[in-house]
Amino acid sequence: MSAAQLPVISPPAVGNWLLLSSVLVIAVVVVGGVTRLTESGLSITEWRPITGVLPPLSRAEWDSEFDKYKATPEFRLLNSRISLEDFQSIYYMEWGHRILGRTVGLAFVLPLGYFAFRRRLARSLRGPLLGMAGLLAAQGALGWYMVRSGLEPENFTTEGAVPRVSQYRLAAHLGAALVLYAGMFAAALAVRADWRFARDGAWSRLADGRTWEEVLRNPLVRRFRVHVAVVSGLVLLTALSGAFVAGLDAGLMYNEFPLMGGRLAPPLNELLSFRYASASPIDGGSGLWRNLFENPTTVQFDHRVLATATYLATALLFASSRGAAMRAVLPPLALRATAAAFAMANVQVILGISTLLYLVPVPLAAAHQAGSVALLTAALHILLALRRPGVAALAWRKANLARKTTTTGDKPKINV
Ligand code: HEM
Repeated sequence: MSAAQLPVISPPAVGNWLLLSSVLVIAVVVVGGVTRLTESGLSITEWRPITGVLPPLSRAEWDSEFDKYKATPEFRLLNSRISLEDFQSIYYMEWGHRILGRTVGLAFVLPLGYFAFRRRLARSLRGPLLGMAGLLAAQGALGWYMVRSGLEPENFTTEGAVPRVSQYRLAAHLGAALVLYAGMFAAALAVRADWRFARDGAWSRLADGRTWEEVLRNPLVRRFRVHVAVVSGLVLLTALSGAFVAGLDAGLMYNEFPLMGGRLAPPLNELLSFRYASASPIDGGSGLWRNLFENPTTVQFDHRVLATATYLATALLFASSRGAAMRAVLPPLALRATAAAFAMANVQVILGISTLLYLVPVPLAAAHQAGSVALLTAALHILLALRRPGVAALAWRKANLARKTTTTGDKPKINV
């Protein structure tokens, strides 16, 4: 088969672009976390996707922005003594988050157009990449939808109301960022692995003569892969439940571990205390299920339970990978990635507990949030170490083997 008839295989440049994009998403997530933790997120009261690129440049513009802020519930209920200088510092924090968001958008979409134009995108990538571009655009709108919930005065009319955004919208915003990150990271690793495989048959650092088919057909490996998928899902779920803890400031209560109020679990009437109360003003529902998302005690308890389940599932995964039978069948890359995931689970739990015990200091809470991304990365890395090569990579490898000599230097020729 001539090279022109072979399916398009994406070159490493595509993998590098995706990896860079995923790193930028982590940067926005971390800056977004610090924005929330420093209570800066409600300082910009409008969403202007184009003109918002510039911060206020003159004293008159700053005064005008400050006046708009003075009309918000946050100013009235919490920050009525804030000076213009302090307002400027929270404004710049939120502005930086929004600018970084736009940077990720451009850094993703412009190369996407270029690679599509140059026909460098493997068929299997096209749909997911379009989806990611859509999610990026939606993420900006979702961010504003979230901020709006913290600006509307009617949400904060009850006695003792705390001006903050809807925890549902915060969780959706963080969840979308994590899904976007996971997609970019997984696609980057897949592109790079496919290229290596097409070039010289290298797969998950396997060096003992077995093929990827032999490894992936093994029932032990199949079961292990299901286990990794469960761990990845649990990490995501725990992270989402963490967003509810953060959104409700539920980390500022029960600052002890492993007990809550001197017991392993708070009493049932506390966990289910929202049975009769009326719906909360922002996105509030009614019924027992509300406790899961709106009752700070229950939300913190859920996060503990999910975190414990995630930790145990990762520990079990690690233990099973150390058994002689597993060590014999798993590729070296998967073994190393599993050890890294377990190490990260330990770090993440320590960070979570410290965040709680020290009453959510900004550096610890930000590190805990970033840790959830690191743990997700480690889990995805195991899954990718057990991924079958893509269709294009298989076709290129087959053609390369048939022709014996289809490499130019150390690269397969692409689309020539
Ligand atoms: C697998 C383990 C864990 C994962 C993946 C995880 C993930 C997360 C995430 C993503 C957040 C949201 C951060 C934000 O939006 O700013 C969060 C918040 C939080 N987590 Fe965890 N967590 C884990 C374990 C724990 C543990 C064991 C504790 C302690 C009991 C804990 C305590 C907290 C607290 C107090 C917050 C709120 C911090 C804030 O207000 O910013 N976490 N967690």
